[in-house]
Amino acid sequence: MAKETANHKQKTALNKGQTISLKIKRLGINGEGVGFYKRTVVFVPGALPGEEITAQIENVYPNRAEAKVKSIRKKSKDRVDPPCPIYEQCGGCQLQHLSYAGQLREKQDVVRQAFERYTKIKPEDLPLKSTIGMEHPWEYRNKSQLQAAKDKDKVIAGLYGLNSHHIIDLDQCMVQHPETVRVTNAVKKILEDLNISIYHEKKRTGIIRTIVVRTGFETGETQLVLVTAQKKIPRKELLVSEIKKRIPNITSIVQNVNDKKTSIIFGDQTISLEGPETIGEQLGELSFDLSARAFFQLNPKQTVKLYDEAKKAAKLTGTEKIVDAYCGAGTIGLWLAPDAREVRGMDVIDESIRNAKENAKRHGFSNTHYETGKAEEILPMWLKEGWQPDVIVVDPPRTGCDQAFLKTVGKIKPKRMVYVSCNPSTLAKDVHMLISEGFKVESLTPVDMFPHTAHVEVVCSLVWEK
Ligand SMILES: C[S@@+](CC[C@H](N)C(=O)[O-])C[C@H]1O[C@@H](n2cnc3c(N)ncnc32)[C@H](O)[C@@H]1O
Repeated sequence: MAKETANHKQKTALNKGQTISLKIKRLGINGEGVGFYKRTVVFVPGALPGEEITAQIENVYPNRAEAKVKSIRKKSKDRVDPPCPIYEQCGGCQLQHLSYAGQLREKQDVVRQAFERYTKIKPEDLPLKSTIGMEHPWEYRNKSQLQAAKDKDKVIAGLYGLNSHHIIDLDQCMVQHPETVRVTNAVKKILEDLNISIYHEKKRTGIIRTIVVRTGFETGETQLVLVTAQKKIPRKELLVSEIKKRIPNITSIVQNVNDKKTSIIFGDQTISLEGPETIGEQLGELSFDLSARAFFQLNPKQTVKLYDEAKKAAKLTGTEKIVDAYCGAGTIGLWLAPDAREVRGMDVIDESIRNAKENAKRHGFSNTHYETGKAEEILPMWLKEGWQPDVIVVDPPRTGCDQAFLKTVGKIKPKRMVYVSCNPSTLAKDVHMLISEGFKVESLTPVDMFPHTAHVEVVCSLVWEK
């Protein structure tokens, strides 16, 4: 006990404001540099692996500390000047100071670390592939959603700055599709010229809350969503006609009403203002109609690569019955459906399941079946009904799969499992359990869906071996 207390004391020996020398060992899950001072782990945003820095401690917790870079004594050879002029203030990207090749390598390392930490797979046996990156890792996001605000008489729209409640006006963004930036800027100017009331978050007054713009990369169709704090927009007709006049190639203009005190962007009611309620987008052979609130991957170019990896991992022969668990609008399952006997998907969001059914119908698939509900409840139900899948594909939220779901998968003993994950830590924890059920990891492929941010997506291929 005394020893433990001594260790504990040693671990918290750092003090706020203290200046220390630190060697950065690796990149953390949020893109920060990670080093160790004595035995305390120190997280330093902006520092890179291999660097030797002088850091100033900003926060101390029982088992970790946070610090900022005071100076860099030894620079990483991968350090580059961030090309975006507002990179430091914005906070939307975390890795622009690291070369793109360095980002791909470090993202692979983040996956390696998670598997070293949570599984018993020997590092030399980990079948980890290189990260699949983009040729042109810029202008990849198909959607922007920016909070509107007033700065004196000027209408601004942007993200909340790092650790602040102050909106950083974004009139340019290097990772957004240029059309989303162009339309947002034009809308800001129209709102300003017409003196349309803008929502004030603290006072909870005003009308326009968020400007959302989504563009179809393949179709060129663009939708503008004005999220408002109330249904009535004074001079609405004038506003819509001015938007049509100044942004003539916009496909759809809709209003979404969100009168709640919340950081969630969309409310329940969507009203069409001009044009169709949806825009179209194409992924490979598949086309999709996207309504304002429909979930759709943000980087369509990399989505095709991600789904192709999932398809490769599934090793289909045309005879398999597949589960597409956590299916959203059914996109992964529909990617696999031409090569499968049957695809069954489930998701907790009823609207997504309706979209999945419509998408399957539009493409003429007669071998699909979708149900609304929890994966951990629907899968055992299908089993009880005597329906047994050969391949199980999962794409769960960041929290990973429910334990009961993984237990059911163990009972089914499917030939293969494909785990698509946006969180390497929960992936590794779940894979540890799947290995104990009887699976072996065949391959792990990171896919870079969000260049210049700390996010890593992984396709993990598992094969039943017991
Ligand atoms: C990462 S998204 C995957 C969406 C889809 N596969 C795609 O690629 O577009 C995770 C999905 O899991 C759903 N979800 C969350 N918890 C669930 C649960 N317990 N059972 C089934 N679906 C769930 C969410 O509604 C969301 O659509």
